[in-house]
Amino acid sequence: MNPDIVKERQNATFNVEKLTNILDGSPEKTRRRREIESMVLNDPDFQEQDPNFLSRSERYDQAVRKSAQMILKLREFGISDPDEIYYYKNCVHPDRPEPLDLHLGMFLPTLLNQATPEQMDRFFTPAWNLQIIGTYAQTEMGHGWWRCSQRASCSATTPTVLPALTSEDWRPQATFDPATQEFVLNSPTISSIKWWPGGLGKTSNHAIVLAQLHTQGNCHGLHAFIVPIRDMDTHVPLPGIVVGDIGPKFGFSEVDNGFLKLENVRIPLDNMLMKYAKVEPDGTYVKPPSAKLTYGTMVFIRSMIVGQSALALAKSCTIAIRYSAVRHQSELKPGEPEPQILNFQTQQHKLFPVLATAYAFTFVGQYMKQTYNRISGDIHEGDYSGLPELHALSAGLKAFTTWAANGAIEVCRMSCGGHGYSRSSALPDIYVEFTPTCTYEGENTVMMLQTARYLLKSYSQARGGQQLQGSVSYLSRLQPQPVSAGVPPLNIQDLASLVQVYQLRAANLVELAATSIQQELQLRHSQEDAWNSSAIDLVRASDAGLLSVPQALQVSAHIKELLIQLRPNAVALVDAFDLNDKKLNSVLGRYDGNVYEHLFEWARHSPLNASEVPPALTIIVIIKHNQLIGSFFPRSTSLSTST
Ligand SMILES: CCCCCCCC/C=C\CCCCCCCCCCC/C=C/C(=O)SCCNC(=O)CCNC(=O)[C@H](O)C(C)(C)COP(=O)(O)OP(=O)(O)OC[C@H]1O[C@@H](n2cnc3c(N)ncnc32)[C@H](O)[C@@H]1OP(=O)(O)O
Ligand SMILES: Cc1cc2nc3c(=O)[nH]c(=O)nc-3n(C[C@H](O)[C@H](O)[C@H](O)COP(=O)(O)OP(=O)(O)OC[C@H]3O[C@@H](n4cnc5c(N)ncnc54)[C@H](O)[C@@H]3O)c2cc1C
Repeated sequence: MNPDIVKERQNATFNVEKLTNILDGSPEKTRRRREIESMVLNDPDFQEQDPNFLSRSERYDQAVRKSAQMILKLREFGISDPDEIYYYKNCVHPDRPEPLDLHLGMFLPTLLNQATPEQMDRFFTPAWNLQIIGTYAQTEMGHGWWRCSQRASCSATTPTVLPALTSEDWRPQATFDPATQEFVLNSPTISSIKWWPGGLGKTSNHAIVLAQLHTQGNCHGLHAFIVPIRDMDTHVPLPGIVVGDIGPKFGFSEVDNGFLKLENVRIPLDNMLMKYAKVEPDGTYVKPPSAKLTYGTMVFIRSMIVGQSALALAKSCTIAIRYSAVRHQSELKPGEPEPQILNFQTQQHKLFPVLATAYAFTFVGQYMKQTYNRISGDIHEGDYSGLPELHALSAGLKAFTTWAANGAIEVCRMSCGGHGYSRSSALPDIYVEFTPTCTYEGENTVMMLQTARYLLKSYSQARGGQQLQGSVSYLSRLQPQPVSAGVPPLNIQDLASLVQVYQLRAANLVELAATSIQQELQLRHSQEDAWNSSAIDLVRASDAGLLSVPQALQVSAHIKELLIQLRPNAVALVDAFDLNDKKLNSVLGRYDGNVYEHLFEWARHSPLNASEVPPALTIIVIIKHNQLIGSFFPRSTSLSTST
């Protein structure tokens, strides 16, 4: 054990285990989590080669092998609780998305939420047993999101064929053929090819495909269809299915994100997910109680991503803070030993806010999950009243927490200096695997605009005298104040006072956006144009804060005090996240703090070190021998064979 890190733990002023229990929810939950982790981390079937030294194809193969083992073991140990599956999976594939994520995270949940009992028997049971492997295909090459309701080409009352449609109007279509009781699916343009779905490229044999439903000559917008894409015995693509991998990406190396072109693919009537919307055998369309129920799985994953932001931050600051406790640099005072870099105020100012945010997001993630479970329970009972708030909250928190975490991971990486740039630190991997959360499941700006839409509606209800409930109740209680009204009193030591100032600021920003829309409406006479011209106000928190200059200075001084208070407990606070070394997989973030010897050991495994003179370098040796430096290069090939 590194002596610095031992001293850090001795100096801590609280019981780390108790805090871990609070983070987990209870001592029993901590015990069970550790039990699940040790099942995986001590299981030789999950031994792996360091993916940093593998090619993409090797990484994919290794991940598929581990995922298949995972499914067998989940079955063997009878683990079926979604939280427990999630823990298990995160230990099998720490920090790395894997080929079955879409099957577990979106295919199964979409069936649970949108399939009829008959469809559950036909699809969920085999999918649970991994005979069916599924993915979720919404995004297309040309469009990441849908707005059918306002388009001439697709409304409940408009005929399908309209003149003067551009190619962008053509999206994947599912047209009902009553003669055969089948839907015919087509991707009519290049831009309508499904693009990005995880596990689609090579792994899946089924896809939930989101396509425009056409029946009896009318288009009814986006609906979900279960489409078999590969033969269940041979895994070869079925007729009419053009499918493959989209190629290397920034990260997600283990995942076969794929493309899918549908060419007159026929599926039976009862392959449309019909828990809510229905098509009768004669082609009659039965509307769902809410068209937005089709988007339910996205709300589920958005809610889950809030907790993932917390986990990514917890990992990043554990690595950076432990490393900062064992790394020494410079001299604070001439002649004195080099201090731990964690003693530099600037280092604390980089890392302690990340640590605080990791804690805050952990609790926000738990709140989001509880809210999701409560409201989706109501929805299952037929009460849809909570859906708008759930949508607004999950979209806004997904965007806010992922943006914040994305930036903070990079702060942690840079705070580790050069070693943060090495893949051995794990920080580059955490970043590349996390950063697409800002894009997928709804691009963050688009999600912020969805939340703003809900806030503006709530604002106008509050101005109309309604008493609002839930997360927007502050809009009923607070009267937005113009900046000229002066600054509100603030006690920065008092949480209630801080919350009040935040609420007032939020109310002011909503009012600002509403005013902008009103002004733009007078200029542009179109609601949509006015909305777009106010989008910056809608999305971005204004630079005008609510604090006076003396208050801002007070905050700054208080932050410095807090840094000093936190310093003795910094390592203990990251220890409380209880991230097992194997799960963290970071040379810099090791629990024992023995960084340098393991950094050296790790580097020696680099494939470039497999031989003292790599084969490619023999050409240099040959060139030197023949004293050909500066001569015509292509001839070197024939020279090399002659030597
Ligand atoms: C035994 C149990 C077994 C279960 C197994 C579970 C086990 C789980 C365990 C382990 C899990 C394993 C790990 C999982 C890891 C998962 C990793 C996931 C990787 C993720 C990969 C990525 C996937 C994807 O990206 S999928 C594609 C996602 N795409 C999007 O998100 C597109 C975003 N676009 C949209 O949402 C929409 O197009 C839009 C909202 C932007 C616009 O839609 P539109 O209809 O045009 O809306 P608009 O006119 O603006 O608004 C109309 C009204 O509708 C309201 N509204 C919009 N959306 C929603 C919604 N989602 N819900 C409710 N209401 C909505 C909107 O506010 C408007 O309301 P208003 O009243 O009219 O104002
Ligand atoms: C790693 C990864 C995995 C994925 N997995 C899946 C999957 O399994 N299944 C699946 O279906 N999809 C998947 N996706 C696709 C993902 O859901 C989309 O990329 C995402 O929804 C964003 O859509 P887009 O790419 O079309 O971005 P665009 O919408 O084209 O965004 C580009 C820019 O335009 C801006 N913009 C767009 N619309 C508006 C607007 N209305 N107002 C203001 N600004 C706007 C955005 O803010 C952004 O800056 C995945 C993507 C990635 C990166």
